[in-house]
Amino acid sequence: MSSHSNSKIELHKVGQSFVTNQHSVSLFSDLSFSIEQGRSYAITGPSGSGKSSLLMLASGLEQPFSGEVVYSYNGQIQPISHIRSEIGFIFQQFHLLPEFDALNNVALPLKLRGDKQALAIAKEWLEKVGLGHRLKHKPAQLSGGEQQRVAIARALVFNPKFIFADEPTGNLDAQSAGEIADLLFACCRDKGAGLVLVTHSDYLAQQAQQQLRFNAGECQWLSTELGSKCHA
Ligand SMILES: Nc1ncnc2c1ncn2[C@@H]1O[C@H](COP(=O)(O)OP(=O)(O)OP(=O)(O)O)[C@@H](O)[C@H]1O
Repeated sequence: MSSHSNSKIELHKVGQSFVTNQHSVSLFSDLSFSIEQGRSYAITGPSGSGKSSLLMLASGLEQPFSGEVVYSYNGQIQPISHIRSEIGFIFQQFHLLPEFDALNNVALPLKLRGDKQALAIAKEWLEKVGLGHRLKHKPAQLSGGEQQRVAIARALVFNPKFIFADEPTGNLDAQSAGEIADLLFACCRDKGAGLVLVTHSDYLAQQAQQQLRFNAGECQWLSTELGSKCHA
């Protein structure tokens, strides 16, 4: 049992549906599980099945259609918005600031916290993701895979309690993808972050302790003691 297991994000009977002018899309319903600090989770399944949507609501960035998402610490419940600053996000679109170079993009979360060592720590993280030679490049001067690695360094630089990553190795070659996967799982294992990955990569998904797979309109836990049911 993880020493962080008293710190978790809880999803209670969560469902997500979208109603547009023409028709409604129902992605999943009645999904209940906890994301504990220090544990890793992979969300897998076909394109369009709802993986990114689940990530957005589990991280509190979007509201579920039904049910609720809360943060629980030692049994005390708080709104998920209370831990927004403790969550590292890695999006499919990297959302880097175009006017800032790689170093300052990564340093920004630390500067916002008033960390005097921001630039030095950001440099270390850019070296960890293999970009020590690209510190002064702006996003437009970086390749897609390099931008992805800057976004990963920015998400990890402040030792977040939780990391939500949407296809974090999607733009990378096999070797870089392996190195980034090692970094993400090290944050979970060594620093106690809760890690939630959306991925099409079996290699990445199999490294997670638990896998929630969307499959032919249903979703199921593959390696789980959670026993959660979900209806799509
Ligand atoms: N805001 C929205 N309004 C209407 N429909 C939406 C909205 N967001 C997502 N959808 C629909 O929900 C479905 C699931 O989208 P989602 O991005 O969660 O899929 P995914 O499993 O992550 O796919 P991929 O692997 O291609 O990234 C899609 O068909 C999408 O069109």
